[in-house]
Amino acid sequence: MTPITDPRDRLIVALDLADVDAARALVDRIGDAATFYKIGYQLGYNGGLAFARELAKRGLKTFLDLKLHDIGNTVEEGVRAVSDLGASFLTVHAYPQTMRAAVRGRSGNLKVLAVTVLTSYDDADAAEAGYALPVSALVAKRAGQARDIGIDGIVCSALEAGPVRTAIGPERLIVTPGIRPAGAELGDQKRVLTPGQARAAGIDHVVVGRPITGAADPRAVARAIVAEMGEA
Ligand SMILES: O=c1ccn([C@@H]2O[C@H](COP(=O)(O)O)[C@@H](O)[C@H]2O)c(=O)[nH]1
Repeated sequence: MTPITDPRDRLIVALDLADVDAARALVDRIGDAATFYKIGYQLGYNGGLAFARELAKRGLKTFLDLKLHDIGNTVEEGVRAVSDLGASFLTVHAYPQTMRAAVRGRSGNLKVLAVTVLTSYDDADAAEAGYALPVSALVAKRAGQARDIGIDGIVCSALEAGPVRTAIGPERLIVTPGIRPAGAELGDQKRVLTPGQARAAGIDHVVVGRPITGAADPRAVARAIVAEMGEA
């Protein structure tokens, strides 16, 4: 794993916005307070993949949160197709067949992250979806499978960072959404920690969307989150 030397790289800002114009305006407003941006479904389906290339050309890091999950051939070719966009991270769901296919399709500097259990899920949501295991056990099981398959990092809640680190070792990445500055609205997130708590738990990167995108001063919120996580 490349060590993080710039503390700003720990924060990944989720660009969950309607279109590229809105995303570009937010990135410009945040300026040098953030270095890493995530593009998910909302922007990805509306010009976001080309925008990822634009951000990479500007020297910014990008995370394509596409959460791929399909038959192996489709996942493998899908990962191959996005490998040249200049992104740092791409997500797939943490199903063994899917993860093996993603590893086959991965190339260049792109790191594939496996989404274990969405941070909007608690044990009742997992049971409703048909899983017999509680969330913590499901996350640990999927993290171990991801390690064995050769995935580069794990997406989970910071609440699970300790057991996940034990499962995957020091080299692979832990990337955590479900992050809220103290007092911020949780929205639909259920497994939540603050940026400082997440950092203390041993994560590599936090993902933060609405607390920044919905702020009157997104640059100030981004700066405060980076400061709360401390030195690189
Ligand atoms: O388990 C997961 C996986 C991905 N996400 C994504 O992260 C951001 C979080 O946004 P907030 O506005 O800070 O809640 C969003 O893009 C999700 O798609 C996640 O939340 N949980």
